[in-house]
Amino acid sequence: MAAVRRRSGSEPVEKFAEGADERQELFNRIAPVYDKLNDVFTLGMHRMWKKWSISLSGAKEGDKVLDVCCGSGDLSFLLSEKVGMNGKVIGLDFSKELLQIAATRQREHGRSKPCYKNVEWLEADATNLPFPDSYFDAATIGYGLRNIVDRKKALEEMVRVLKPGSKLSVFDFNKSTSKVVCRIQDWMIDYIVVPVASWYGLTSEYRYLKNSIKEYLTGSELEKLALEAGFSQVKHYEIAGRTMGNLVATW
Ligand SMILES: C/C(=C\Cc1cc(O)c2ccccc2c1O)CCC[C@H](C)CCC[C@H](C)CCCC(C)C
Ligand SMILES: C[S@@+](CC[C@H](N)C(=O)[O-])C[C@H]1O[C@@H](n2cnc3c(N)ncnc32)[C@H](O)[C@@H]1O
Repeated sequence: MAAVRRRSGSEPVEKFAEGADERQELFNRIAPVYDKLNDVFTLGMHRMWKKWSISLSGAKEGDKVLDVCCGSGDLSFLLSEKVGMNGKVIGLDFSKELLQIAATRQREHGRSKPCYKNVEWLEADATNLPFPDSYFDAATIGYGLRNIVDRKKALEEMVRVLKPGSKLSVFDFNKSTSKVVCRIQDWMIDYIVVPVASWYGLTSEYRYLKNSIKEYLTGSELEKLALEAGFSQVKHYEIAGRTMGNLVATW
């Protein structure tokens, strides 16, 4: 693997992890602490939010479903329980390190969660999905679309691989139009997230998070982009004090 370029943490955040390769390296670097820090920062609430997002996807027993940007597998495992032993889950991500953590979690929970055998991990890019047209009954993407450089291409790929009438559930931070909500997000990142991340030598990686939210799309902009990508019905919901949001797009 190419030598990982380390930043002193003093570069302007706007310039950090601009390209897909840099983001891939970023997620490979944060992989060892990603799950633990998410539980710490949200007091475990992110797991409840992800369950909500899965419920909005329409995934059901026996379905074949795709979790894009699956990372360490949180949504993939929730989908696994939803579709059951007769269903199939593909967890797709371009971070080898996070996929290895997902596979380890799958093995470790193999006995208590036999349905996890229905999950398959795939190292691939969300903007070039290696699947035929109209292949999946539902798809999810959690904290992923915001991190994809070519978001419209990724959404167009998700339209292509979904069966007509099926849904994509997009969970992420909410780029709120409320100054109060933006201040809550900024305060949490500046005074809790980044200082804690710095204990692990990941200051820049978690400082990137703040800029990625500022560069993200509002709920109405996400709805517009999904329609442009080919979805026929769209609806964006806000949760967690409007700090998080979920777009449901139907093909
Ligand atoms: C689970 C969280 C973040 C996932 C995550 C997503 C990314 O894109 C990253 C990119 C780079 C590095 C790390 C990540 C990453 O971890 C949530 C993190 C915590 C939030 C920043 C702050 C928590 C918000 C409050 C708990 C919301 C509650 C408000 C209250 C209910 C009014
Ligand atoms: C914040 S993590 C989210 C992981 C998981 N969905 C969750 O909810 O915890 C973002 C994930 O998106 C992946 N990612 C970003 N851009 C990608 C792309 N173009 N193709 C595939 N994966 C991508 C990263 O590797 C990372 O695993």
